[in-house]
Amino acid sequence: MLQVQNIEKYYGSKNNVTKALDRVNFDVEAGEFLAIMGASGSGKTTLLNCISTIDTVSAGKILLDGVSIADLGEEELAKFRRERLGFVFQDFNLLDTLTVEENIGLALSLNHMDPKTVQDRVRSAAGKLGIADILPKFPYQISGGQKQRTACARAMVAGQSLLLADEPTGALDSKASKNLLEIMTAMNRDMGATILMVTHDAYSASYAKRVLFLKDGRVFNELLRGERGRSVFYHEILDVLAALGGDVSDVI
Ligand SMILES: Nc1ncnc2c1ncn2[C@@H]1O[C@H](COP(=O)(O)OP(=O)(O)OP(=O)(O)O)[C@@H](O)[C@H]1O
Repeated sequence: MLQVQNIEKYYGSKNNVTKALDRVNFDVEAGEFLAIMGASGSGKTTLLNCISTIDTVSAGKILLDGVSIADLGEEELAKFRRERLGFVFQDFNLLDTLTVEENIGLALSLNHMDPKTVQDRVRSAAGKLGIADILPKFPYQISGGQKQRTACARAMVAGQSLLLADEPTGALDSKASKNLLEIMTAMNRDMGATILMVTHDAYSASYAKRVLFLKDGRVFNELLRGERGRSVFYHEILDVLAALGGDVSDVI
């Protein structure tokens, strides 16, 4: 579904170049739940920005469903983002002036889908995530957990191919983090969502089926969970992080 082929990203100009990504290669299959980990400055956000088409690569290629992102024009890109990518970010980015229903259906409405179909799709996604009863409310009238579910419903309502999560638990306490990670696990397991999550948190990463570790812009290691339980996987992740070196406070 997603192919990241030998991408490089440089910032700055001639005398002051930062190599943020250095020949990064990996594929994401449909139905995967992949976490990308690394210490601060390892290139995680840069990688996510390149995949989400917010930034462009300096070299290499990114293909989503066989389409090379770099070949799309501005308008095509905006449409591509709305139709193929779902986003769950740290603060969930819900619009305060729209109801939960309007927030979830926003991308569909922007794509001029007919209102009845939008309504059906939104209700179906909300039903799956257990928030059907709060659709008329505004974000300031709902709980943190309901905001999480609203953001997740928005990320899948258009049948998006890939759900991108950027430090989704970064601003949450441990109970809310666990909740969100369980929702994401259910979306992956029961609803077939393909998820790519960037995190510096080993606990969050342990919910994924596979973890890629970035160091200085390169893929340093990869762990597959296989049939192992989450807590075993969590300890394996910690071991790789220890081998990666760096300040532990950066990565846990
Ligand atoms: N706009 C920019 N201009 C110049 N250098 C940048 C820019 N954005 C990122 N960098 C550099 O690229 C490298 C990778 O940064 P990136 O933000 O991708 O790391 P990260 O792993 O997401 O870190 P964090 O966990 O702290 O968010 C760093 O050395 C950073 O200083």
